[in-house]
This record gives sequence, structure tokens and C-alpha cells, in this order.
Amino acid sequence: MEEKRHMVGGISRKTLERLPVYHHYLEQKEKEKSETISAPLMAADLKLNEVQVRKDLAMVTKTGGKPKMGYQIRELIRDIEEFLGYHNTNQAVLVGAGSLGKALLTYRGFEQYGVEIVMAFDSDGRKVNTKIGGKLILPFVKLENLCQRMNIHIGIITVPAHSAQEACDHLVAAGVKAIWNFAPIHLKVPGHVLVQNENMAVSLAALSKYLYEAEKEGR
Ligand SMILES: NC(=O)c1ccc[n+]([C@@H]2O[C@H](COP(=O)([O-])OP(=O)(O)OC[C@H]3O[C@@H](n4cnc5c(N)ncnc54)[C@H](O)[C@@H]3O)[C@@H](O)[C@H]2O)c1
Repeated sequence: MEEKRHMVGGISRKTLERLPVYHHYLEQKEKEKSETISAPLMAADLKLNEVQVRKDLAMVTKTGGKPKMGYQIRELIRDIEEFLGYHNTNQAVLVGAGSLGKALLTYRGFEQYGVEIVMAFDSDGRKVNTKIGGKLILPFVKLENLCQRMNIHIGIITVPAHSAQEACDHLVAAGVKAIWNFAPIHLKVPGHVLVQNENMAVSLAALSKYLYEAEKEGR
């Protein structure tokens, strides 16, 4: 079961998490007017293992790299987008239109990754029927019915930790299959539902530890 949680559609989460990194890097290279890229250069720039990069790219691209020339950047970008489903737009709803929810609702970049937040739900009557980033905030009690009717498959949780499981249960009951969770809590979901946790504390802990070690070593 634990093993299954590390896999998404037969691919390891770690691999899946590297693909958007490659995508972003390649877009940057394209902006700099590069047309081709080699696996060793990508690996060195991204501080990754070269064999790993080659393996990941072999999984997403049909064309493969050419000796000396490497990969065509445009083709590689297109292949990664196709692999990750960036071209199929999935509608998402957000639960909890507070500070973080507001930031996500006003961010325009998610559509590039195939996700469109269509509306939000909140239990605070003062927020209901207002709009944030052009998206309507609806009463939490309407979540199940509306998500079911609209066939929504992605739910974003930005409520306080103590309300997150409740929000999650309603999303799952409404037919949501993938949850992007920002609340610092482990959510219990049925086996067919994928939870992607965004835990900023983990990233901050890594930064703190790095600085602590660097100070100890006098770097
Ligand atoms: N703000 C950040 O930068 C940040 C960063 C990392 C993680 N988080 C996490 O994200 C979550 C939200 O943080 P925030 O700072 O935006 O909080 P917030 O208090 O500003 O917003 C929470 C919102 O959720 C609503 N809400 C509460 N219970 C609800 C329920 N049962 N159903 C529907 N709506 C409900 C509230 O009315 C409020 O609008 C928290 O779990 C927090 O730990 C926040």
C-alpha cells in the first residue's frame, strides 16, 4: 500500500516531480534561443544524475536524443506536455478562500499546466457570493452537489488543518479523484484518490538545516 502511494499511473512520484522541472528548464532554454540540449548539460544544470535524466526523457519522448546534437528542445517540451496532460484542461475547485486560497485563486499560471480553478467554497458567510480573481465563492454546503453536477475531478484544500479532513470527505463524496492539499495534516482517502501534499514546512526545514550545517562548517 505504501509502495502504491509512491506511484502515480505506474510512474514513481519522484519521476513525475522531475518532469515539470525539466519542462520549466527547457522553456527557459528556448527563451534563450537554444534549439537543442544534451542530457549531460541538463543533468549538470539541474544537479541531477545523468543516467536518471536519460531514463526520464526516454520515458516521455518518442524521438530520443541524437549523438552529439542531443534533443530538440521544442519537441521535448511538447512531449513532456503531452505526457503530463498539460493540454487537457481539468476543472478544479478550491475549498477555503482565506489568505492562501486567495493567492491561488488570483494566480493565472495554473491553466498552462492543464488546471483551471472554476469556483471556490467557504464556510464564512461574509465571503460567500463575493468573487476573488473572478471566481465565485460559494457556501461550503453546496460543494458536494455542485461538484457532482459539474463532474469536477480536482479539489484544492486551503482550509485550516482542523477542517481539512471534513473538506476532503466532501470532495471525495462528490467524485473528486485528485486532491492538492495545503493543510498540514495527513488526509485519509480511499485508494482511488490521489493526494498531493504541499508542505511548506518541509521545504523550510530543509533550508534551515542547510544554513545550520553551513554555519557549523564555517561555509
Ligand atoms: N497562508 C500561507 O502562506 C500558508 C502556507 C502554507 C500552508 N498553509 C495552510 O493552508 C491552510 C489555509 O491557510 P490560510 O492562511 O489561508 O488560512 P485562513 O484562515 O486565511 O483561511 C482559511 C479559510 O478557510 C475557511 N474555512 C474554514 N473552515 C472551513 C470549512 N470547514 N469549509 C470551508 N471553508 C472553511 C475560512 O473561512 C477561511 O476563509 C492552512 O491549513 C494553513 O496551514 C497556509
